[in-house]
This record gives sequence, C-alpha cells and structure tokens, in this order.
Amino acid sequence: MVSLLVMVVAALPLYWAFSKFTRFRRNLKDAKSTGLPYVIQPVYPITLFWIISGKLWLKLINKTWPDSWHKSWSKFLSPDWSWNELYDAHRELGTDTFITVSPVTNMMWTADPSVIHQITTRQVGFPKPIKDYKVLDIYGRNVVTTEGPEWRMHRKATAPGFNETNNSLVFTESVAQAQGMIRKWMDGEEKSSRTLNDVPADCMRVALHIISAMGFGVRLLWPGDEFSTGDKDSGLIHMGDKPLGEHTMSFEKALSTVLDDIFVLMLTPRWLLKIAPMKRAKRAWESYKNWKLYMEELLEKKVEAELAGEKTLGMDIMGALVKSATDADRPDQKKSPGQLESNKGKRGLTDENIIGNSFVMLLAGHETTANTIHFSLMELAMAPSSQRNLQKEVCTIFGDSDPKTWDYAYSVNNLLGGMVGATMNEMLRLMPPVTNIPKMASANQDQVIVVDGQKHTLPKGLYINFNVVGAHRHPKCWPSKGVSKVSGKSDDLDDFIPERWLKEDASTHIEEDSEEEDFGGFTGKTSSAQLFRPTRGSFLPFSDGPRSCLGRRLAQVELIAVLAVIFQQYSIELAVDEWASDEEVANMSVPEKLEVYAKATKKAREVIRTASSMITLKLNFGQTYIPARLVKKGEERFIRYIE
Ligand code: HEM
Repeated sequence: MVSLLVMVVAALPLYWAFSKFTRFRRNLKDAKSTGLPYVIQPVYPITLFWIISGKLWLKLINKTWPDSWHKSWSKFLSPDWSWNELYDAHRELGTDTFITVSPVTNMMWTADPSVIHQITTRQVGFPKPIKDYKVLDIYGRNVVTTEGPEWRMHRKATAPGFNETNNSLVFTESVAQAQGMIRKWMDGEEKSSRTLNDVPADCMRVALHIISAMGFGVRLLWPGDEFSTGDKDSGLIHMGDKPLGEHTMSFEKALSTVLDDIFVLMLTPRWLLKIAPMKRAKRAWESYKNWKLYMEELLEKKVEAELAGEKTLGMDIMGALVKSATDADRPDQKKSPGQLESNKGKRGLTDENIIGNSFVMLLAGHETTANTIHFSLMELAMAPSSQRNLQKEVCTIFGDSDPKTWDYAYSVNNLLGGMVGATMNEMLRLMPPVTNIPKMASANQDQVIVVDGQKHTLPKGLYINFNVVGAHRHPKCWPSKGVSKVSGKSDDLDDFIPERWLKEDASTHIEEDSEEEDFGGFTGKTSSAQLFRPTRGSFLPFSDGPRSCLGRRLAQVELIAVLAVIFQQYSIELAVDEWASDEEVANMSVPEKLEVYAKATKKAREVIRTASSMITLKLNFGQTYIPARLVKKGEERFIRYIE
C-alpha cells in the first residue's frame, strides 16, 4: 500500500511534465499555423508563481547563463517587458506583431497600429479576456469586468455620468484642488521656493480629492482648508476628517487605503481576509468594510435625493448611476432606499452594481491621473524650454486672473489645443499609465487579421496584448527631429518633447478616422483638432473603439486644469539638496549651477526608468522618488539658464 502511494506521488511530477510538454507542442503548432513570427518561452509569465518569483529567476538566469542561451526569449518573461524594451524588441525581431509560445498558453503581442485598429474596432471578434478581470468584482459586477450584453447594460448606465456639465465641475474642482495642493506645498509661507519630497503622494492625494468629488459628490480638504458655503452650493458634501458613526476610518482614509490594499483585496477571499491575523490583511479588511459602508450610506442619500427630485443628483458619477438605474428600470415609478437591490435579475442596475461601478471608477480614475500629473511635473523640470513655452501660453490665456474665475469652455478649448494639451499628450505617449491592453480572439471562432497586407488566421481563444509603449514609439508613426538626447537613438521618440504635437512642429500630419459608433462617454478625438493627429492605433493611452476609456474627457480636463494652475504662478525645478545646500547654490556661478543640475537630471532619468507597472506605470512609492522644488516664477535658480 505504502509503495503504491510512493509510486503515485513519484509519478505526479512526470505526469505534470508530460502534460506541459503535450500542451507546448499543441501551442507551437497553433502559433505556426498563424504564419506569424513566434518566440518560444519555457514558462508563461502571467501566473502567480512567476509574478511573485519571476524577478529572482530572471536575475539568476542573467547572471549564470551565457547571453546566447536566453537573451532572445528571457526579456519577454518580465511582466514589464514592454516598458523595459520600449520599441526595441520589435526592432530586433524585425516585426511589430509576434506570438510568444509557452507550455501554458500563447500570446500575440502587437505594436502595429493597423493591427491594433482592426482589433479595437471588432469587439465581437476580439472581446476582453474578462476571466482575468473577475478579481475586480470586489464590490459587484461592473462596466470594466463584463462583456457582451451585460457590458452594454453597464456602459449605458454609467456613460450619462460623463457629460459636459459634469466635466465643467471637474474643471472647477481640479482648479480648487490644485490650489489646495500648492498651499500645502508652500506651507502657508510666502517663500519663493520649497523642496518637495513627496510629490508622488501629493499627486495621489490631489487626484483622490478630485475623483471623490466627481465620483461621489464628497469634497475632501487639504490641511488647514475649510468647507465653505460655496462648496455646499455646488451640491458637494463634506464628511469631516474623522471616522463617522460606525466607521473606524475617515472617508478619505477609507478611499485611500482601499486603493493601497487593492492587491490584497483582489487576491484574498473575503472570508479569509476576515480571519487572517496579519497586520496588512487586517487593514485591508477594515478598509474594505469602511469603504462599503460609506458607499451604502451615500447610495441611500442619493436615492433619497432622487425621491425628493433634487436637481444636484447626477452631478457625480454615483448620483448619475442612481438616476440611470431609476430611469431604466421603472420610468414611471419612484424608488425607495434599498429598493434597487430587489431588482436583481432584471435588466437595470442593482445596489451592488452601483457600488461595484463606483469602485472601478475610483480605481480607474485615481492612479492613472495621479501618475500623469507627477511625471509631467518631473519631465517639465528636465525640459526647461518646454516649461517656459507652457508658462507663456498659460499667461497668454489667463494673465494673472484668479483661477477660480476661469471659464470652463474658454479654458478647456484653449488649453487642450496648445502647449498644455501637447504636454499632457506627450506625457501619455511617453509613459502611458496602462502599458499593455489585453484582448483575445473570440472563444467561438477563429479570427482573420491583415498584417502588412497578408491575411493571418488567429485560432479562437488566442490571448492578445497591445504593446502600448511600443506603439507610442513606433518610428513610422511619430514625427522626430533627429537623434535622442536621452537614449542616443537615431530618432527622438524616447525624449519628452511636447512641441512635437504642435502642428507647425509636426513633420507629418495624418488625420484620424472618425468614430463610427457612440458607446457613451465623450465621443471626440483622442487629441485636440489643433494638435498633431497620430495614425489611428498608434496613440492608445485611453485604448480605442467601443471599450475605450469612459473617463477620457474627465481625465483630460483634470490634467490640463492642474497643470495650468501650477504653471500660471510657479515653475518646477529638480531639487539638488543631495549635492549642494541652498547657501552653496546661492554662491554658485552659472556653469557650476548647470553642472549640479545635470547631475540631478541624470539621477531623475535613472529613477524614472525604475518605474514599473503595478496596474498602472508608476514609481515604487516609498522606495524611489525624485525630489523637486516649487519655485515662484521669475525666481528659478537653474532652469532659466538652460535652453
Ligand atoms: C490619464 C487617465 C486615464 C487613462 C490613461 C485611462 C486609460 C484607460 C484604458 C487604457 C482603458 C482600457 C483598459 C482595458 O481595455 O483593459 C480604460 C478603461 C476605462 N476607464 Fe480609463 N483611464 C484614465 C482615466 C479614467 C478616469 C478618470 C475614469 C473614471 C472616473 C476612467 C474610467 C474608465 C472605465 C470605466 C473604463 C472601462 C470602460 C469599458 O470597458 O467600457 N478612466 N481607461
């Protein structure tokens, strides 16, 4: 009996190896059948085992094996390969589209705009692999995690929350929040400059405050600020900075920790989280409960507002969801709190769907915008002439006027069509928050695509990933004025040059196709009509087609408003405290200043390259940051001397 057991146990690894080998042979045959180039990998990188331990294995392989044994495939085993390799891996392979073959599954990668465009516009043939998104159903099913008719229902219900009236409020709120952040940076003093060591955290906070107002109608405040009568008139509420009622966390803390703990929440079943003794798990459970309770309370308030016919309902995304749910389900009947829940199984949104959608809006709209603000500030500090061009334009548009008086329509059209819009686009090109966009060939039918004029049949169920970073640096799609100052390559596509978007600077001008169908949300072009229009499929910060970002316009309005407020009165410089004190800087000659700033720039560039993609592309908070300095305009210590 014992020896039988030993034999069975000994046979298990053999069985496992045999099944992997058989699977690999089938995958290889499938890859060959497409006629596309392929790369063989011994492991599939998107498994929990590899996500946790992959970095160590890769380090070991790089150290101990000769390059010729692994270089052609090991780079694709890093979950961040597209950010590590930029467009270079495609250049080396001589192809924009290829398949990685492994013993688990195949994956097609593409940075080819034409292939991307074919896929984004054929939603039925190329749906999202929603099995992988299930982990985001933390609070309920929603527009991000569904496909087909269920997705359409969610998209139809969520889209009305993203209209121009709401975007005008996004603008007002973003201006107010940017002013709050600057007050915090200057610490209430009239100093000409201050070193800022926590720009990433402050950018996270400004974006959290904006999404709190726009997502839930809750105004969050910077230290020292007060909730005013004007805020009340805008329909926003304030929930204080202490835990309320049964809560153990304030509203802001619940919002920020539920996002910080997202990986724990995604990967741990609720029952286990509830009993797990570890500190991190306990905090994740607490933030999960607090956030849910706050959302249930807000939902109840919004349903009451709907019953009372209050006009401000619908001015935030959750309010708009309540309105959609009411209008879609029972156009003639009023609801009472909790009644939405009883609609489970019918076509409209339930309470759980509303809270599930509110959660993904928070998730989708927070880090993406926060990182773009943060990296824009850092890149502008390293590109002084672009920073000056941007300031000049903000000054032409607004002069010295108080940002609180800025009119939405006038401001947005002017900002989006010039240097501010160009800065935002260039940042999203260079460091797209979402570096890979997954799709799959329909599970029911093989799909034909055309690559370089040749037809290729993709087997049903094939996983696909767009290499967004690669497409954004595709040499055939983007105007370049010569050698890169950053990487030394023959084109300047690794460099932050907002001016490439200005039409007079762009060497080619290719019109985007028009959108064919309205899937809700803002339906305009990805980039302003006054700016360079990239070839369709080559600029994908917000994806494209029916499943493109619902919050695109909201994000654009937020980003340009925050940049305009900061650069109207201030400049951003890199801090040089590591190399010289303020006193030493004050006594430096110009060449000495240039030398020390060059050191800070070199280090900042190295730090930016350490960014990695944990849901979005960002620095490893707490471990790496770029110290910067907010300086009153005209009192810059370095960048005024740099061209
Ligand atoms: C710079 C900011 C942003 C970027 C770069 C961005 C990028 C993206 C991308 C690439 C997708 C497609 C993801 C995929 O197919 O897997 C997406 C989808 C989505 N985004 Fe954004 N996003 C941003 C801001 C926002 C904001 C502010 C919101 C809402 C408040 C939002 C809500 C959504 C939603 C709901 C979807 C899913 C749409 C659907 O599947 O129908 N995003 N976003």
